[in-house]
Amino acid sequence: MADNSYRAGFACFVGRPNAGKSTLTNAIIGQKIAITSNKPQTTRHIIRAVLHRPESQLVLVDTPGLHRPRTLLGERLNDLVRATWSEVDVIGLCIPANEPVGKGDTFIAGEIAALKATVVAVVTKTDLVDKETLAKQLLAVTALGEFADVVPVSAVANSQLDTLVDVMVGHLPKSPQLYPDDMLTDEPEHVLVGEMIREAALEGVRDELPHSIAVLIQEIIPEDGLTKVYADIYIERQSQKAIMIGARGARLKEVGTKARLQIQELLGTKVYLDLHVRVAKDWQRDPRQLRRLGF
Ligand SMILES: Nc1nc2c(ncn2[C@@H]2O[C@H](COP(=O)(O)OP(=O)(O)OP(=O)(O)O)[C@@H](O)[C@H]2O)c(=O)[nH]1
Repeated sequence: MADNSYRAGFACFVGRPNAGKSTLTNAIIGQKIAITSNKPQTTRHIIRAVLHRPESQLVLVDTPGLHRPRTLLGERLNDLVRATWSEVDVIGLCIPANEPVGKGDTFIAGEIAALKATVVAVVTKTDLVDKETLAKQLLAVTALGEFADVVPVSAVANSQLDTLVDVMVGHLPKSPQLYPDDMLTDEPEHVLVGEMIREAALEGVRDELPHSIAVLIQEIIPEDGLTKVYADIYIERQSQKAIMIGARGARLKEVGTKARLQIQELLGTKVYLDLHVRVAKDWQRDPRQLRRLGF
């Protein structure tokens, strides 16, 4: 009977930076929840999304990429990634179709092989390669480890996403429903709003700046049809402030407009956004500052 076949559990996508994990998560959920960017290492918060189907519930957890830690923040991120990996039922190891399998992939495949989770290899960005290249990549990926399945997908072309979900659900344990039907994510609103501001603030800045940006939401005040959001953008050095704000505040204004539109979409109300840029000297190396900024 239906009750006996119900499956539910946790899954996450792992892979080297830029492998397409966040984009894939977004595409599967069909709504902008995890934050994507073409700069590596921008996913900082674990964000769960719950995918409801009549016979199953797949809880997706979004993790940052594992990387060589250079700062305290880097170390904390890696701990966070490993803690998540050890708690999930299914892991999707993402490897882009358009880049050769490399040391980074081998390292991650080795790390997850020891876990209890079932590992599914996901070859991402298949829209970027021809059939022959894809076939070769599927072989290379298969040789990388013991995978329960290997699934090629394209988040951008919306190809094979249902197949991937079916495969992942198939590896979930039999379990009663874990979350109520109407729940999409258990992430507090302010984290999602903060990430949207961070994403807007990252756009178009020099390569070394992304790591130096953090967003702290001071307050979210819902009023009749309007939500007031007060937030601070933190950077590490005084010299970065000018870049962030731009000539006569033009850049910050752009960031605010972009973020506001996104937040309006998320919250479904009009949004008033109050943004300030502040300097928290070397916050990535300071445990006290890291805690304050939510790491
Ligand atoms: N053409 C194409 N590009 C994609 C696809 N999926 C992701 N990308 C692009 O690849 C880049 C990285 O994607 P993300 O989803 O941010 O990658 P990530 O693995 O979450 O990256 P980190 O947060 O750095 O770990 C972005 O520029 C995406 O637009 C895809 O299916 N097709």
